[in-house]
Amino acid sequence: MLSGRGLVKRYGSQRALDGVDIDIAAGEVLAIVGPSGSGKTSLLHVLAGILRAEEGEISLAGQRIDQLGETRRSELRRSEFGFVFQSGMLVAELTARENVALPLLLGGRPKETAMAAATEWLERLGLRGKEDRRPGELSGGEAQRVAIARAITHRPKVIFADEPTGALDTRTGKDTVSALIDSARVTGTAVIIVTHDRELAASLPRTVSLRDGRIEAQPVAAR
Ligand SMILES: Nc1ncnc2c1ncn2[C@@H]1O[C@H](COP(=O)(O)OP(=O)(O)OP(=O)(O)O)[C@@H](O)[C@H]1O
Repeated sequence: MLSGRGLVKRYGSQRALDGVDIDIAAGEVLAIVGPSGSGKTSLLHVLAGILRAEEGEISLAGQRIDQLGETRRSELRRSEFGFVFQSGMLVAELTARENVALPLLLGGRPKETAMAAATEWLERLGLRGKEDRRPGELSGGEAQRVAIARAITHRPKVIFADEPTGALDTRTGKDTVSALIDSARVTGTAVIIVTHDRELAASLPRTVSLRDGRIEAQPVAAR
């Protein structure tokens, strides 16, 4: 469903990605692991169209997306992708509900529909009663669940998660990843999780290991 072929990303003379081939099936959940500087974030950003690769092709559902202009790529990110980052990246001035509704509102949905969908997802993620709190009034784990709700309300094809548990304790991190995977199952969304956490990676159905911008082993059956 999402595939990259021969991806090369350079920063000056540094090759952050050195010819990566990767295929992600619809609804698949996978971890991207590797040492610091191995190219994990670069791969995530290239696949998501945040960064442009110098070489290679990316297709989504059979359509090339690597050659789109910036406007089309940003539309694509908004409609087909969702993002969860280490620190949530919620809008501090907005309530949890408004944060979750934001991608729908940006996508042109009427306010009432967007707010109703946001309320529903917040409830599914165990945040009933906290809809009107601002991010500063939530725990780290709660804020990450708001970020998950925000990433999924528009039913994207893929969620990209970069160290989503990095700022959380082990228990909360596990619960957060479970919440993310359970949510994605509801919508049939694929999830790509970049993580340093080997235990977390081992708990996922598939792991892709990067080293020096190349894929080491793929796929590795973990269960
Ligand atoms: N904006 C940039 N400018 C120059 N070099 C960069 C930039 N971003 C990344 N790099 C380099 O590209 C390589 C891959 O970086 P990347 O962030 O993709 O690795 P990573 O595996 O995600 O690392 P970490 O686990 O430390 O976050 C590294 O050598 C890094 O120094």
